[in-house]
Amino acid sequence: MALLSLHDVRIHDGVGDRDVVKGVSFALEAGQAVGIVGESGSGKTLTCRAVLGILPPHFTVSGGAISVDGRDVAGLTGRQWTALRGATVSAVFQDPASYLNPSLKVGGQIAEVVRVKKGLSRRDARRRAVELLDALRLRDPAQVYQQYPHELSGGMLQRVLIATAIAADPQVLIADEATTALDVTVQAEILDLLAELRESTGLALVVVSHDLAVVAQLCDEVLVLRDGETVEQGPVERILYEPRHAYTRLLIAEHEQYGLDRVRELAHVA
Ligand SMILES: Nc1ncnc2c1ncn2[C@@H]1O[C@H](COP(=O)(O)OP(=O)(O)OP(=O)(O)O)[C@@H](O)[C@H]1O
Repeated sequence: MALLSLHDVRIHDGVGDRDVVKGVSFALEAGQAVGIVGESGSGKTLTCRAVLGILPPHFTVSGGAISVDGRDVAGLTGRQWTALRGATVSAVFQDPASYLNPSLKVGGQIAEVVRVKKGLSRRDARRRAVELLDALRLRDPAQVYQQYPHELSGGMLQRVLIATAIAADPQVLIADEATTALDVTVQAEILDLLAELRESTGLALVVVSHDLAVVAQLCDEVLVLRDGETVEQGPVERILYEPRHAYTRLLIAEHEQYGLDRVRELAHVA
C-alpha cells in the first residue's frame, strides 16, 4: 500500500475563483522519491501544503483525493491532522531561520518535538535530539544543541530543521526548495544526506524544486508542473533523455549552460 497517494488533486483559490492546481497524481512507497518541478507559481508548494493539511485561507482541495498511509485525509479533524503531521508526513521548507524560534536554543526545539510527538521524557528527548544532530553530521552535536539559531550558518540551520522534521520518525518527508537558498557545496551535502536517510531508514521523499538537477539527483519519478497542470510525468531518466513536452525541454535547456551531462550523471547515480 502506498504511504502517500494523490489522485487527480485539484486546489481551488476561493478569492481569485480559479483552480491553481489542476490534477496532480502520484503514489509513494517506502524508500521512494518523487520530484515536483516547475517554475515559480506553478502550484508546487500548494500541493505540498494540501498533503500536510496546511493550505492558506481560502484555498481548498476541490477535487481528487489524498491518502496518507491508506487513509483518505478529506474530513480529518484539526486534532487528527496534528497527529499526522510530523509523525507520518513531515516537511522542510526554504528559509530555515523562519521556522525556528530565535530566542530558544536549537537543541531544545528538536527535543520538544520528540517529547510531544514521541512521548519521551525530557532527558531521553534531549539525548535523542543530540543523536539526531549527530546523524545529520553536525560536528560537536552537544555544543550545537546549546546554540541559538543566529549562531548557526544557513547549511547548519537547514540540517537542524531536517533533524526537527524527522524527529518523530515520519514515513514521508517533503523537502520544498529545502536547499535552494544554500550555496552549491552545502546544497550537495544536504542532498546527499537526504539520499542517505532514504537509503538507511526507508524514508519516502517528495522533493520540490524549480531546479531539475536537484530532483534528478534524488528522485525516481518526476512530475513537471506548469500553471497547476501536470504537463509531463515519468521516470527521471526518461524525462531527462526523452522529454516529450516542450516545457520540459525548456527546463532541461536551462541546464545546458551548467552542463546537462552533469545533471544526467547525477540522475544516473540516484
Ligand atoms: N497564500 C497565498 N495567497 C494568495 N495566493 C497564493 C498563496 N499561495 C500561493 N498562491 C498562488 O497560487 C499559485 C500557486 O502557488 P505555489 O506557491 O503553489 O507555487 P510554487 O510552484 O510553489 O511557486 P514558488 O516556487 O514560487 O513557491 C500561484 O499563482 C500563487 O500566486
